[in-house]
Amino acid sequence: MALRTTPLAQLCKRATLSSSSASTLTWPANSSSWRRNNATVAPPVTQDSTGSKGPTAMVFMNMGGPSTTDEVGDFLSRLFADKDLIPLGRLQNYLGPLIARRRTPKIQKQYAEIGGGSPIRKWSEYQAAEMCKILDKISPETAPHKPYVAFRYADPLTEEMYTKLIADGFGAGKGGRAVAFTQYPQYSCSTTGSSLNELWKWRNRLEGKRATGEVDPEGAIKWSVIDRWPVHPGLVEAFARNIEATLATYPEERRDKVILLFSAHSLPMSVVNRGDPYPAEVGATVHAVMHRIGMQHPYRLVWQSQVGPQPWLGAQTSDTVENLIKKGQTDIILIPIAFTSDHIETLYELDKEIIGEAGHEGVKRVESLNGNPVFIQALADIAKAHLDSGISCSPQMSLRCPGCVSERCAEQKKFFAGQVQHL
Ligand SMILES: C=CC1=C(C)c2cc3[nH]c(cc4nc(cc5[nH]c(cc1n2)c(C)c5CCC(=O)O)C(CCC(=O)O)=C4C)c(C)c3C=C
Ligand code: FES
Ligand SMILES: [Fe+2]
Repeated sequence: MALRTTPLAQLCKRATLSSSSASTLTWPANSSSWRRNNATVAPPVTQDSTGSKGPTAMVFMNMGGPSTTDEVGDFLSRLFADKDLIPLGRLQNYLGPLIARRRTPKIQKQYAEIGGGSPIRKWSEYQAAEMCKILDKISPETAPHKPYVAFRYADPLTEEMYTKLIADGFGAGKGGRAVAFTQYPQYSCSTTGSSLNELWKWRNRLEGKRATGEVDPEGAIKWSVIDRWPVHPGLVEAFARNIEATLATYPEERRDKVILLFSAHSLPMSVVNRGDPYPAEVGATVHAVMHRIGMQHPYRLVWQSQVGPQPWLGAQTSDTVENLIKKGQTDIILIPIAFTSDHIETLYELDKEIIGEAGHEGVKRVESLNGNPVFIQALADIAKAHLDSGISCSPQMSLRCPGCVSERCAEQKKFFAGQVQHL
């Protein structure tokens, strides 16, 4: 890959062009990165002789799931070893594997009942590849776009993705650009935060000088991050159309009285009280979707899938459905609002446990976004806007949770958000 650093004059021109929205670009003291208002701008880009700054690696980050029941044990061991998701203190190395082993048979049975594994790999690879095809057309200046998937707890793991990136000619002395695109629309430190901590770790291991963690800035991959997109109009449109399609399946005389239950994976109250942004961002998605469909139905945001004995954010989805049915309300639509493809929580918990046990034909679930073309176009639009903006991550990324005591978070944010000062 022939890479040439963009001359400063050209960068300044780019800065002038993109400052039409009255934002100001400054060259911060002690910094090697541009800032527009509070957002850190990506490091200088490179251009080949055709004028394209590509190739650009588009890395879809998500938690992943076991593709077969044999993979459930490894999936759970990695999940219970993750201190950003389930902090077990000094006993993590002992308790993590123990809990994972005990839980494996129960979770294997659940995956067996939904067809033998999680479809998340299939959907993630499809969504990333389709999005890149659209991006090649709408963003020729950063083409070609190469799709990658990096899962936190299942194959392909972040390490595997990074090794592939390097084998494909990015990084390791050659530089190149990569975008870490979280597939969680709403940011939580236990989901996107954990994936970014893992990406930062492997970046240092595979591109850094192992002993010091220092990375050669000239030869390393230039990363930027799409860290959240809770109210993107394309995402909202995709959810809204799915809700409208499900509403249309009710007889007209019952339709107006259908209750909409938006359901998101819950968080332990300890995470909520630490100041995690996820509950507010999920609420923002729900409000935007309701606004789009004209606020025509009563609705609630409820929370599912709590694990373990500590207090979790409620009301719980299962209790809410049960209570509504007891009161005679049997027309209910469940809308998974915090995940973009099918997984055990939709196919097993919602479909089999909650809807199956409700035993009423009026209790339904909207389809997950999966291969929905409106959704895939939204992914491409989000990526295009990010590539055009030149920012390395959102301003929100620079701010830690009020109760955060994790050095990993501090270092990771410092790396991805550059020199933003208000940490
Ligand atoms: C936005 C989505 C999710 C958040 C937030 C989240 C937080 C979170 N999860 C756990 C513990 C477990 N989660 C498990 C599975 C699982 N979690 C999500 C999504 C979010 N989790 C999904 C989509 C899945 C299923 C993956 C698939 O099938 O494709 C599991 C494993 C299953 C089980 O043992 O029940 C655990 C455990 C915590 C503690 C947490 C917040 C801190
Ligand atoms: S836990 Fe949120 S920033 Fe560290
Ligand atoms: Fe979870």
